[in-house]
Amino acid sequence: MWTLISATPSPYARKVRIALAEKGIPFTLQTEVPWDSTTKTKLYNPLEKLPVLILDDGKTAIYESHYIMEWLETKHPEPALLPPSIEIDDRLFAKKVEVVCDGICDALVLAFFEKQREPEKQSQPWAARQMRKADGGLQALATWVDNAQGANFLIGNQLTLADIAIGSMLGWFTLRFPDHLWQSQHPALKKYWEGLETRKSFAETRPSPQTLKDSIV
Ligand SMILES: N[C@@H](CCC(=O)N[C@@H](CS(=O)(=O)O)C(=O)NCC(=O)O)C(=O)O
Repeated sequence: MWTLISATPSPYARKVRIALAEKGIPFTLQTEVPWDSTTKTKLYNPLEKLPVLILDDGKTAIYESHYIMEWLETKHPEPALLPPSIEIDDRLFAKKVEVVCDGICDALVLAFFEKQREPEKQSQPWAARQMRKADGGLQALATWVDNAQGANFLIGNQLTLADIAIGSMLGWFTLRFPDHLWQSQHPALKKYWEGLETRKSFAETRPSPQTLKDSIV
């Protein structure tokens, strides 16, 4: 059986967990804290990041969430998360949505760890720059969701990679930055996300905080 190295808050890993659930692929969930010295990520991923999908041989590792999602869609096309029935430009748009969602997460991870530094070592301009990217990304997503006019799914009125990426990012955003006002700033995006969270594969993969044992910045 496959193993997925994951972390309880990870938006990147949640994309993969949702995809595996939607495709009905059984797997063992190996939950780790990738920032702690105890993590096994470096045994499988030279970039020392999770998620990592480890195949049946216990050695072959697929890593980098957007690549894992592409690999899964290629190897296990049914049920499709980029259905061929959706025209190619919309399937490419779904990947662009994933780029924006991953980019928001990347910026917020940098902002989160900037805040872990001793106050005198924190760079406010750097943290502000990351939050500006997150806000810009959120605005793009909000515009796309507004254009979908209340649909349950962003593209083709069916679940796609785009919905999985947005839902995974917003779930983590809300966990890690609970005071951010995105839900009042973007009510349609909030309503769309709440709808996604009722889906079984989302409800079963809700993020939760983790405690970092080692100091890393
Ligand atoms: N681009 C990567 C980012 C993955 C990533 O940053 N994972 C974090 C954990 S989490 O933020 O998703 O919870 C990690 O392993 N960080 C460890 C490290 O960066 O050394 C992906 O999409 O898979």
